[in-house]
Amino acid sequence: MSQRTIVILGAGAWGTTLAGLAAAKGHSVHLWSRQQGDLQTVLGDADLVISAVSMKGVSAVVEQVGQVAIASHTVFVTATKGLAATSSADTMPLLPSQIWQAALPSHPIVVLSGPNLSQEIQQGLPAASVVASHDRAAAATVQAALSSNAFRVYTNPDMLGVELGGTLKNVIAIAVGACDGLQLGTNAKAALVTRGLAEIIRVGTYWGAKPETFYGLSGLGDLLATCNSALSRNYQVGYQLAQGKTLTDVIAQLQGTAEGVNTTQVLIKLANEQAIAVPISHQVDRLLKGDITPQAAVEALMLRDYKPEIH
Ligand SMILES: NC(=O)C1=CN([C@@H]2O[C@H](COP(=O)(O)OP(=O)(O)OC[C@H]3O[C@@H](n4cnc5c(N)ncnc54)[C@H](OP(=O)(O)O)[C@@H]3O)[C@@H](O)[C@H]2O)C=CC1
Ligand SMILES: O=C(CO)COP(=O)(O)O
Repeated sequence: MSQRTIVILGAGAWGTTLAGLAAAKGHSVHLWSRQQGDLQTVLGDADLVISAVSMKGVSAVVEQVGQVAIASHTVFVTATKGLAATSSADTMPLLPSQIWQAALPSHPIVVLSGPNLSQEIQQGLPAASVVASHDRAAAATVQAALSSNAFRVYTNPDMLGVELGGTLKNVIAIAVGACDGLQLGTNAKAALVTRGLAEIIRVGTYWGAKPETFYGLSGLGDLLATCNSALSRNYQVGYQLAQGKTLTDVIAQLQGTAEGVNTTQVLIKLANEQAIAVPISHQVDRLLKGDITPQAAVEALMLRDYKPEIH
């Protein structure tokens, strides 16, 4: 594999980790953050640009990148797991890849998503991930560039499903964190993860994603990782709310971003507008808003109308 010039946008936990993976493969790596570095200088000769910016910074960074002269062959990769609300009820929320594609219509956009807790990868532990794009050649280029003996990268043509899996699981991870914080046991956790996956698939297929994608690494895989690890910031939000802390205090003390807090808001707006059943996400929303205690959220889920497991 030829060595590439790779620019990572965002020097947070994930950007720094991806920079390490890319550097270990011998690529020429530039890690850019808002605090330092001139975008024009770093982007000029980039083969790959990987954005690991959190959702709240995506539009601002995309706008800056859009003002810079970029080589025509540059492939953009988005690793953000978030949703941006839109103002109209007729429009779906925007995914990070859609924001990148709108600003850079002539460049291939690739989504990177999977069960990738950054601290484990930084320790050199093995992990797998998925790259997805409408441009299969671009996805294959990113796969080859990032794959190593510590990081196995698969391709998937379902870009929407791969991006949504990594995003929607954060809401369920908050619910599961609360379940563990309340010490509700393994049966309850298994029920939440399984019914959470059903909820993710319901939303994802409404959006147009393929259901089978959600059983892959970027769906079930990432759901299992985040719901089973105290390293997950989203899990931590739920866990600490269940310990009686306020959301403000939890976020203030959290190391890094918990995208699920914003994603829950955007998802609930969509679910209400489009009448998509997301009972777990609804309880997470009420919990985050302080409208319900974790114990009352559990009771509300247990006492719902009787349902068949599969429709
Ligand atoms: N950590 C992980 O294990 C993984 C995280 N992700 C996803 O990657 C994204 C980043 O996560 P992570 O690195 O952990 O988060 P951190 O909180 O560690 O870092 C946040 C990143 O977002 C950037 N950022 C924040 N606000 C703005 C803004 N207003 N304008 C521009 N840039 C901004 C920061 O940029 P700057 O460097 O300039 O300060 C920083 O790079 C999230 O969407 C997350 O879900 C995906 C896979 C794994
Ligand atoms: O997405 C992640 C792991 O794949 C990181 O999870 P958290 O954002 O909850 O820490």
